[in-house]
Amino acid sequence: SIAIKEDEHGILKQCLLYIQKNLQKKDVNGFFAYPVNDVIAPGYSSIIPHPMDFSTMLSKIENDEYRSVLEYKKDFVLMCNNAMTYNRPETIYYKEAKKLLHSGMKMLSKDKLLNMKKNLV
Ligand SMILES: COc1ccc(C(=O)NC2CCC2)cc1-c1cc(C(C)=O)n2cccnc12
Repeated sequence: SIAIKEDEHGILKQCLLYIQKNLQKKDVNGFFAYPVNDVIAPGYSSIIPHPMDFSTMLSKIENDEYRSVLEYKKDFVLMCNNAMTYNRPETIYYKEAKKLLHSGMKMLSKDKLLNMKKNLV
């Protein structure tokens, strides 16, 4: 069986909270702060099978539901892709999602993560 790397000091949690804080700064209008509901977005729950938003990601961080930055990154990409699936390209939501995804990929890039790791050990 593979050894599950111990993270007794919650290093991963620290990293994810730092990453989320910086990503969420980009969401100035709060469009990604809370779950989208069918009232503001008609038919949303039948079009988007796996909704995701920053508040859900924060509780997953707090509850140690992410085993790696990669798992967190997947939820971040899901959140952005949902917005680019439900909303038409000319909408503010699509445009914000595209911008957010782009800056998120930069922040979650290999060299940025290696840098963070270097500063931690
Ligand atoms: C938590 O989600 C939201 C919170 C607030 C707002 C909002 O303030 N919208 C006003 C700007 C023009 C109406 C929009 C949204 C929102 C996000 C989204 C996403 C992310 O798809 N959305 C799609 C259709 C309609 N509204 C939204």
